[in-house]
Amino acid sequence: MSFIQENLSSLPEILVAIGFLLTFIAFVVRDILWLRIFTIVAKFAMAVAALLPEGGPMWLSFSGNMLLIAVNLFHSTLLVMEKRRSSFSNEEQSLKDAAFPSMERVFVKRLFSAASWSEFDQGETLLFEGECPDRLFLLFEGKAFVSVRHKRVGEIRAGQFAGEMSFLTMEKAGATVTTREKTKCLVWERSALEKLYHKDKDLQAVLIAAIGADLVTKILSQNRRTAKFG
Ligand SMILES: Nc1ncnc2c1ncn2[C@@H]1O[C@@H]2COP(=O)(O)O[C@H]2[C@H]1O
Repeated sequence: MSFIQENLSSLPEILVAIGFLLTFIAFVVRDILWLRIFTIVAKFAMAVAALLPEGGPMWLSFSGNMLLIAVNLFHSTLLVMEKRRSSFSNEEQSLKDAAFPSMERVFVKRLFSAASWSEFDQGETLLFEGECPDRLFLLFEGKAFVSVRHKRVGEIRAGQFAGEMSFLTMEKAGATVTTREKTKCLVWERSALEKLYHKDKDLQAVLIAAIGADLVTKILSQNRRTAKFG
C-alpha cells in the first residue's frame, strides 16, 4: 500500500502507470487492430505524462511517444480501411467457411480478390496430367474426377482445391482433373498468384494453411479408398 502511495502520488506517475498497464493489455490481446488501439492510448498517456513533470517537459520522451502514436495511427487506419473493404459476397462467405474457416477475413479477401469466377460444363478438363498448369482452382459447386493414366484415383468436391500440388511443388500436374457435373470455381492465374504469394507473407500463410488442410482431407479419403478397394 505504501509502495503505491509513494510511487503514484502525482498525475504524471499515475499516467505512466496507466500507460504501462495499457501497453501490457496491448501485448495480451490477439487482434492486431486492438493491439494498435491500446498502444495509441498508452502512448498518449505517457506523452501527456512527459509534459507534466515539475522540472519541465521531457521532450525526448514526449517526441518518442508521439512518433509511436503516429506510426500506430497510420497502420490502424490502413487496417480499418482494409476491414471495410473485406466484406464477402454470399458465395465468397460460404467458400471462406469451407476452405478458410479460421483464417483472418482480411487476408482471405485479399486472396479472393486476386481470383475470378468461372463455370465449367460436365466433362471439361481443368488440369492435364504431365502438363504445367497455368491456373489454380477452388471448387465452389460441383465435383471433379481425378485420374492418373486414365484410372480414377480420387475426387475433388466443393471447398477443395485442384492444382494445389503442382502450385506448391512447382512440378507438373500429377493427375488429370475432369468435371463430373456443372462446376463453378474460383480461379487464380498461376503467374499472378505466384507473384502475390511471394510478396505478401500473410496471404502466403493463409493459402498454405488452407492447402495443408485440403491435402489432409484428400489423403484421408485416399486412405479410405485404398482400404476399401486395395
Ligand atoms: N488422390 C487425390 N485426391 C484428390 N485430388 C487429387 C488426388 N491426386 C491429385 N489430386 C488433384 O489433382 C491435381 C492435379 O494437378 P496437381 O498435381 O497440381 O494437383 C492435384 C490435386 O489437386
